[in-house]
Amino acid sequence: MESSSKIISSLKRPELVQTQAYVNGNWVSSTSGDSFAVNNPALYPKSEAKIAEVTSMTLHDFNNAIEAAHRAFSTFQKTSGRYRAGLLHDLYQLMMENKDDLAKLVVLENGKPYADALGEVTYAASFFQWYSEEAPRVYGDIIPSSNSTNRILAIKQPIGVCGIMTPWNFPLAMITRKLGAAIAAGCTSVIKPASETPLSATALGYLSQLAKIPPGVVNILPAAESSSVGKLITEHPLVSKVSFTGSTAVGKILMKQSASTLKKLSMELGGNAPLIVFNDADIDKAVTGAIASKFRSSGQTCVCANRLFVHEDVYEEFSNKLVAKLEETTTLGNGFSPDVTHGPVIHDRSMKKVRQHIEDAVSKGAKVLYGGSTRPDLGENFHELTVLGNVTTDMLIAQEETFGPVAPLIKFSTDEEVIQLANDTRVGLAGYFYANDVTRIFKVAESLKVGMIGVNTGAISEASLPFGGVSESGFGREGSKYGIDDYLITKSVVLGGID
Ligand SMILES: NC(=O)c1ccc[n+]([C@@H]2O[C@H](COP(=O)([O-])OP(=O)(O)OC[C@H]3O[C@@H](n4cnc5c(N)ncnc54)[C@H](O)[C@@H]3O)[C@@H](O)[C@H]2O)c1
Ligand SMILES: O=CCCC(=O)O
Repeated sequence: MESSSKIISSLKRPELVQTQAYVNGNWVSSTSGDSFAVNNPALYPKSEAKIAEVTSMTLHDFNNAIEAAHRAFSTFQKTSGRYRAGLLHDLYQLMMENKDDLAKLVVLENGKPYADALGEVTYAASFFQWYSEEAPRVYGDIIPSSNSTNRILAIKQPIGVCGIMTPWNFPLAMITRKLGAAIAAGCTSVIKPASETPLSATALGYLSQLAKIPPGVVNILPAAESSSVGKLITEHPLVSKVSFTGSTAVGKILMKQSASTLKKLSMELGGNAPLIVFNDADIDKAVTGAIASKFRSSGQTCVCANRLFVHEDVYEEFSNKLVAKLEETTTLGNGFSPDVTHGPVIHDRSMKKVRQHIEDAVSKGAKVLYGGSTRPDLGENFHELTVLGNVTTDMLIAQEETFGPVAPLIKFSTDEEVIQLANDTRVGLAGYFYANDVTRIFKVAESLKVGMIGVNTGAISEASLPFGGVSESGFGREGSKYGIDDYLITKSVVLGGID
């Protein structure tokens, strides 16, 4: 397999690889001179794994960026929606023109297969396209007053400087879903990407420069360390909104910190999605959907099915077909190999959790139906796609998000039982079920305590979907016509004396 540097040198537009931060329209290095290594998880810890050394911005640098974003806001907030639509449209086009290079960067940093990375580029770009269409359509209201001489206007205005913090599993899309809405609304942003995947983020900075986004509107600052940056952003008086995607544990810390300045918050946090196969389901479709949902990005998406509940009447058929299809259609390996369908997990912490969940389940009576082992022959971060049978709810894997390639199968008998089991978690992001009876479809969809449901599909994500969770999966919606609201405030204007 080619080294990371060889792949970088094969890019059609090498300028996409930026190892500095993008602040106020300039490429700058950390004032401390510090930097950190970005590694390809498929090759790690081999020396060929190193992709680049990226600048590690300090709190002082973040402070400067926030001040620049604040200055830029004073003019950007007054621009028209139509003008911002043009900027977003250009960004969309630039992403699509450079999709092959961007996909290579995503494979390098994240490890997902090239086809999936290309899919991510298109998905990420679609948020710029979507918000280019929303930007000119931010409507207010004229509200009848109870006083006949008054008129009430409700106008929508951009909230201000946004602090955006994102994870590594969708290094482009988790940024564009927020940034697209922020630009459409007329906000400016300071973005701290995950330290595992800063190059995809700085590539977006480069494209925003090409798109002539005014200086200070988009600021992208890689940093090796997250918690002090998170604290600075959440407590900074010039930041009006914080949007975070990541774990529930970190979301809670950021929310607490934000209390001191009462920021408007969007929290896209962890999930523990149930996928239910009822006895009237089309089993072949359920198998396809389960693989699409559970094993997307090797199980590392927040909307991945985490618990597969299968009705006892179809359990045997479903589990046999699932194993057969995985055997037939999946290949684990380096994301640049054309036949590879699934890549590594991101790092050793993820691997530890995967192993812990499998070992705990097996020690309590679960049976490995497929996979089950690490693949050191492929690399330190590779784990076989795995199916566990006879899983029960006392096992860790049924209680916590694995965020890795393990599908636990849990048998159930009645609709009431499975709804209770599916809802027995403190998080509620996505849920899926396969059924054909219309009454059941309505009842189950209305009973699951989640923000998003796939009925007879394992793939729900797209720009037009209101994306977000309930309970400890967070709040706020991204994408869709609702996503822009998170970046707007409603101001009421009462016109009096209209006699
Ligand atoms: N709901 C969603 O849309 C969504 C999307 C992707 C991932 N996730 C969730 O994220 C988790 C997996 O990602 P992870 O393990 O990298 O999550 P994580 O919360 O540990 O990290 C996410 C990001 O936050 C940063 N971070 C960590 N501690 C921080 C702090 N104190 N202040 C500020 N930033 C901090 C990290 O460096 C990273 O960039 C899973 O729980 C998954 O469900 C949710
Ligand atoms: O991992 C979280 C986001 C995944 C998606 O947008 O489908």
